[in-house]
Amino acid sequence: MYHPNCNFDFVELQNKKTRTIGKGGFGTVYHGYLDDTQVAVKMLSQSSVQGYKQFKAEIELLMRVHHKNLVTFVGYCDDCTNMGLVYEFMANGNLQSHLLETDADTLSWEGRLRIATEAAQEVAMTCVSPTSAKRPTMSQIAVELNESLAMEVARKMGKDAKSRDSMLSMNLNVDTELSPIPR
Ligand SMILES: Nc1ncnc2c1ncn2[C@@H]1O[C@H](COP(=O)(O)OP(=O)(O)OP(=O)(O)O)[C@@H](O)[C@H]1O
Repeated sequence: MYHPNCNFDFVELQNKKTRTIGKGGFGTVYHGYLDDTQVAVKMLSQSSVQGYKQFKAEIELLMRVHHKNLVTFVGYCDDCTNMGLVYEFMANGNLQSHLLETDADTLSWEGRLRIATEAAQEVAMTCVSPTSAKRPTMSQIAVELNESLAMEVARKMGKDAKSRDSMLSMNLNVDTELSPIPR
């Protein structure tokens, strides 16, 4: 059954086999399935560093902002008992573990260099800080991506501010109105 504040069947998600895949600012992150698609589910814990306000802010932002460097937001649940954010599952794990990995087969030096170069142009390096409080919130990431894109577009195109803005909204794909995520 769908709760008015859940845009997917949260109970069904929990009924399927889940396992813990990590822990972050919101709380524990679980692996799950939604219509046979693998997802990562971040459950908001009572002791969360990032509280309910940040939870709501992340939902509102990720429903509007889409970017190749932001993990795809699949859905959420906010029925007072279950508060969870659902994302596309990243099967290759997180960047920090790849960068720290000593096994040469995991990530080539060419790959590391490419990632480092791309990260230097954007906000990614701050996201791999080992301390949660030092990592940016999704809102801060969206602002930084916007600024990076502005600089990149300005550098490449040398256009006036108006055309930069229109290109940015295309690149970041920011909807002007909140829209529900299709089931
Ligand atoms: N979409 C995902 N796919 C696969 N694993 C994920 C996904 N999201 C999170 N994880 C795993 O869960 C861990 C914790 O993720 P989470 O996003 O809550 O923490 P974080 O990245 O440290 O962010 P925060 O700044 O909110 O603490 C990650 O390091 C990663 O191992």
